[in-house]
Amino acid sequence: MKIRQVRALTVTGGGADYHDQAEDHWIDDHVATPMAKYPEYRASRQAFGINVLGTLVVEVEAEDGTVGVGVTTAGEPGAYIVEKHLARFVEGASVTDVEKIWDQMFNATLYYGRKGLVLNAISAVDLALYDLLGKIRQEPVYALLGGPVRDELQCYATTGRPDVAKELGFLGGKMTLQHGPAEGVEGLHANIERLRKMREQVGPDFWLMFDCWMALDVEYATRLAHAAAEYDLKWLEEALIPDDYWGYGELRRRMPSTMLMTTGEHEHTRYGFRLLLEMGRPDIIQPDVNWCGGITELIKISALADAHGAMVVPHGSSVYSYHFVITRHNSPFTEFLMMHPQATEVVPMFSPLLLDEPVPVGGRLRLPETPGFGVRLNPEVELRRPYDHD
Ligand SMILES: C[C@H](O)[C@H](O)[C@@H](O)[C@@H](O)C(=O)O
Ligand SMILES: [Mg+2]
Repeated sequence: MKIRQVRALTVTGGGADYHDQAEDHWIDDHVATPMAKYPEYRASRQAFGINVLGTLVVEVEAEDGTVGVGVTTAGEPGAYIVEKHLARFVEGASVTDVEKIWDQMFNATLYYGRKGLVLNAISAVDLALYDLLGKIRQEPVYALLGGPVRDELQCYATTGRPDVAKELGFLGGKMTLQHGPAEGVEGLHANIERLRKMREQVGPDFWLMFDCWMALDVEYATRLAHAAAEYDLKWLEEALIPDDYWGYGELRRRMPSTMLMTTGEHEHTRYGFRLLLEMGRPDIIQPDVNWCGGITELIKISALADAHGAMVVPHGSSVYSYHFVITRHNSPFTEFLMMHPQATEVVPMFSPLLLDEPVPVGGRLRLPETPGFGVRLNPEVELRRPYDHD
């Protein structure tokens, strides 16, 4: 069966651009970032524009009217790339041409792509193709990927309230790091004090992690990691900017050997992850399937990580991650991003964009047998199609 049409649609206010939240959300509450050296951009990531892109929804429609859906963070510029450039490789192709379409999209955009926005757009198309193939074959995506290797997923929570995450049954709670190098030794002490208090609240054994969102340098991250070891920090995440593969290698050498070094949510393709795995030597890589190149590329990234002895625990991405994680031995648990503004309740990550999005209960998540990724676009969310193509 052939693909008849590709459509690129946009929307703001949550969804795949999950940082696009209203004020007073824990996810935007004084988070350390590489922009925090500028005081005016320190208190809020929205101040420097973390939510300017919005969500991109890609629909691919087969000749029989079946529609596959993929999403990413890319908004209007992503819609332009899909409609004006990528659509030509998809329309008229067979619904099973997933690998060939990926190769054409990647190679045709090399001269301005390779990473970032272009790979986000490619990811959304690839996810829509997997969703379509699953729907046409009447199989969930995890079945297309070789089938589950376990019955359910175990989740850790990314949250402003690890104490609540513990009560809700999650494996652990990953907190934002609030202060970076620009806030000096006082900020460093404040970070450790927050961890100390949280450890006191949750007791021993419950995992606690720091997500540094690219904000640190090797010196600061080393000091933080050694100080945090006293409170049994399980992992230090994304301490450095993604391009500092050398820095990650140095940090791994300097960090306590019992603490895991994790990173990769802003890395793209098997080529980026090759550099990261060989030079940075992270214990866990965290590709985001909505950004890294979709399922087609995640399969390759995951195999590479396996050969390097690294675990793959994808970043966010809800169902698009879950269908992959459940099929891999080297992905023993998964992330759940708490999108409730106070992180006190479990709500679907991409709400309100998708319907039927499964959520963890008691920290565990079962995937239904619904074909494709098992989610539907919410008809109440108004999508815009900013561009069209002939
Ligand atoms: C909570 C973090 O600062 C980010 O907002 C989140 O996207 C991320 O880095 C994560 O690992 O979930
Ligand atoms: Mg992170």
